Amino acid sequence: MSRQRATAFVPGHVTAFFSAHPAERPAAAGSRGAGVTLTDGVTVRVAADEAAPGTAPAGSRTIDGESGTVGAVEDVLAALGLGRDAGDRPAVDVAVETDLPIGAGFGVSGAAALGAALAANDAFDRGRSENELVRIAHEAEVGRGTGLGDVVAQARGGVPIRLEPGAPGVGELDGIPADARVEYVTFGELSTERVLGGDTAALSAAGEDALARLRADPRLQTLMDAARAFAREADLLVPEVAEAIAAVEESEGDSPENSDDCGAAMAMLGRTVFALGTGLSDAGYDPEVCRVDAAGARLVEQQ
Ligand SMILES: Nc1ncnc2c1ncn2[C@@H]1O[C@H](COP(=O)(O)OP(=O)(O)OP(=O)(O)O)[C@@H](O)[C@H]1O
Ligand SMILES: CC(C)(CO)[C@@H](O)C(=O)[O-]
Repeated sequence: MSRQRATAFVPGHVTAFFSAHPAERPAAAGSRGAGVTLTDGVTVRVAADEAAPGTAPAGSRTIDGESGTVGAVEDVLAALGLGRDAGDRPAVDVAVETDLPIGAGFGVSGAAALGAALAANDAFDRGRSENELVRIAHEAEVGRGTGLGDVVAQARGGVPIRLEPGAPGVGELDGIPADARVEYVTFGELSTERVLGGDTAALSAAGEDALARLRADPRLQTLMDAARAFAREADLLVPEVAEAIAAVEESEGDSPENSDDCGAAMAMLGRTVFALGTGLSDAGYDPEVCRVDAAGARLVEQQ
């Protein structure tokens, strides 16, 4: 029975380092790398549009209550036979809600795509499995050039390590078995499409080095050390983030008793700094605070 209404929550995902692996087939394209999924994330509500069939617009789209959409969400709906141009299908309303900034390295577009896939499948009884829905969202995200590895990481939750690029059945994931407090401060956007559309050779070499280091020692401290080295070597570090990383390093030197702190690093790809522990607040910043998400993307009760 189709209930015509469903809600999904998808954690934010901060990439610590990555290498880019384009491919002809979107399911095979993706990234290797590692990052942290967050209890701060994206809620996607999908419902049948109650307006009379044939009246425009066929289905509303909002982001935090304002009119707007994410390209990958439209491609997900089309892949599920719920696209705006499918005249005989129910028109679908999609509401994306998030406290995370868009375009600042939290994988909001991937989360919106995956949330739309999970919620639309449930609301309109599409009968797809989890792997199929993750693949559809991954293909949409890769196709739009707004991300490579966020969707598979967000589906898993925790601290994902992307060993092989691609959607389920192609890619391969592992993870660091750890929980942590996460702090972050955002200074602005960095265009994912522009970085991925440029020359990624140096960036990917740095990402492969970082991954080898983390595989040899899968601990949070190594994740953060490798992330700092990656941002420098890949030449992606922006001044505000470099300053914050240095400030956290300095304040950790002042209070070595906070031994759980792993310092700060840059969120790829955004003008965002994140820390595991209390590093940013100890350094005098006023960060947002959340934790590592334990569960990954999921359907949730309507509210
Ligand atoms: N207010 C907005 N600001 C930025 N992008 C927006 C906004 N509203 C909708 N979008 C769409 O959302 C998508 C943002 O994708 P982008 O990959 O830049 O961000 P992200 O997924 O949040 O971050 P990242 O990939 O850096 O982790 C784009 O498709 C863009 O067109
Ligand atoms: C390319 C990327 C850094 C954009 O957020 C992310 O999708 C990733 O790690 O593959």
